[in-house]
Amino acid sequence: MSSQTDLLTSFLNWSKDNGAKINESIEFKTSKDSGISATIIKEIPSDAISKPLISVPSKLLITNELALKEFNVSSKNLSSLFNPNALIQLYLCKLKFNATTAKSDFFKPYLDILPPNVPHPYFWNKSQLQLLQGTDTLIKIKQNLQNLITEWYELLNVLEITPIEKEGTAFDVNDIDSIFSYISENVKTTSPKWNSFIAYLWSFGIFTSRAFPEILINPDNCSNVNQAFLYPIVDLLNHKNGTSVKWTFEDDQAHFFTNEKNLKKHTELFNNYGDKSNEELLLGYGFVQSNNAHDDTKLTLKLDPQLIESMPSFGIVLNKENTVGTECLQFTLSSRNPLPRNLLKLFGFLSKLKSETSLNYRNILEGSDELSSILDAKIQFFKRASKIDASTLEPSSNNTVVIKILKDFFAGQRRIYISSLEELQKFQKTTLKNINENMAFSFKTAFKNDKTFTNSLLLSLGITKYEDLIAKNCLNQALLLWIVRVVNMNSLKRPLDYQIPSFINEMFHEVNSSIIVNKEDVLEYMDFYKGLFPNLSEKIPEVFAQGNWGIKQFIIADTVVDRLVWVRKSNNEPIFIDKKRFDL
Ligand SMILES: C[S@@+](CC[C@H](N)C(=O)[O-])C[C@H]1O[C@@H](n2cnc3c(N)ncnc32)[C@H](O)[C@@H]1O
Repeated sequence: MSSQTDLLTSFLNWSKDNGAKINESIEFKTSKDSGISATIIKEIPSDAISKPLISVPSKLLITNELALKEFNVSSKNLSSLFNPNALIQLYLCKLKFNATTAKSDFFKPYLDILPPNVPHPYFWNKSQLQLLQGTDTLIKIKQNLQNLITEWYELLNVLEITPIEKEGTAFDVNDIDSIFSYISENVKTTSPKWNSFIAYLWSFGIFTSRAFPEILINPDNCSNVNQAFLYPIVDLLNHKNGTSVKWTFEDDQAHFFTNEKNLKKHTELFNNYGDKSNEELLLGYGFVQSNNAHDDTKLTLKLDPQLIESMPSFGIVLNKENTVGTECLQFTLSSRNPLPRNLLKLFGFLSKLKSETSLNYRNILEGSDELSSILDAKIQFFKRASKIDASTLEPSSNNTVVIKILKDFFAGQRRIYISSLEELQKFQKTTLKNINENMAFSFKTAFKNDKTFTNSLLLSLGITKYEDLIAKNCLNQALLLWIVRVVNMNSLKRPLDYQIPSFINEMFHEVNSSIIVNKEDVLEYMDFYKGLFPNLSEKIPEVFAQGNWGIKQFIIADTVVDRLVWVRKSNNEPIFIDKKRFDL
């Protein structure tokens, strides 16, 4: 059997014999661990980069035109297929695994250097996939595989090709676990049948990881922007973010240029596969980049479709990318945009009370706390996920590679969620800072300034300091007592000597004028009320016998708390916020 190096040499000789040109300073080599790569063996001067480094004549390209010819079909016959590359993928299977096609012999040197095992997660075993449990990425892997099986059956059906018998009857797209088991059991077959799903899955992996857009070589007649072709030699270049490259087609040759000026000796010559997130790299190419500047994560939320429909009237304008089916909304978070405004608006909307007709400071801030819990849970999830216990994996030669990929992937996801959370905390801080004094009032301020009231809490609730309110779970009761005191302010013998914004009183009266208190409401508050009154009015009359301290006052005060108070999650501080509209 020929070694990988021999196969690579034969391939390069075949390419050159057929008119390909490769700059002499580029050397391709193969290594057991990282496959084929290109190295600069002699510095390429900056003025030389105006010329192509690699030129490949069109007869070396594997295009859809060849596939149409081989299967003797026209594009029209295939219009029912969603993937424009289905036919060319099957063609590659036939070229590689069935030596009878017209071009199998011609392309053999190229076919021989294509990696027999593609690294995509579709080929991972169950224990490796299990490590992605709980991520949207695993859901996507399963969906993509189901779509691919459906596409493969449809294609064979159109072409009247019988799939190999076992697969013709064995696949139930809904039984995805059995399909994964089948793949990992059969993937080791060195030469699968060309009309097997294993061959098609391999070809799909080859296309997603090394094909180029056909529009590059066929701008006038390319019927679909996603139509792809295989570009031997240039597809041996690995990817590096930010590499400046250019691909052109002229004089029947596909040319590869680089704009990189520092092509120093012993450095690698890279291509650029595009600004891809780690999930895109993983699903399309089977690798990820640590500290990937283009990484992102998707936050998916399942919601009532009716709720989704009503969002535009609250200024939440969703685009196509945000909507996944009728029940889910999805937001892309990245280090460049860690906190999309629409996401903040959505959480404000979800925290909106029925009585609130717009997004205001209270619901936005309350929503931001909800969002912060979700982001925090994601951070913890990816922290746990990255602690991979290698002993849970079935023995496999690629376990080390898979573990490294997943650790980098999870670290990237976690980093984005951390930057989203930090941005959210900044947002809360600046929002609070921007709310002027007439619009917000902290209950802590009242606690500090209203000594008569604070002292009364010792007798009423056993509270000696502010922290006890939280520790003894009495915060809400203290808030209700204080609101009723504020409403009774005019009946006090000694007026309160600190400023209280008028919107608290106004809200109390607004609720009072519209509330209907029934027997059930009264019963609900009875235990709380009887626990305090008339005892308090008798013991501390200077506070609790001034004005109206009837049970209805507390029922109203509780609604005031709902409508005005935001309890800041980070320190349990209740802040009264006026019902002003918040235009984000
Ligand atoms: C277009 S091919 C490049 C040539 C490939 N190294 C080979 O052996 O044929 C794309 C594949 O190369 C590997 N690859 C490319 N860039 C990489 C990178 N930056 N890190 C890790 N693997 C990479 C991945 O396996 C990917 O699926």
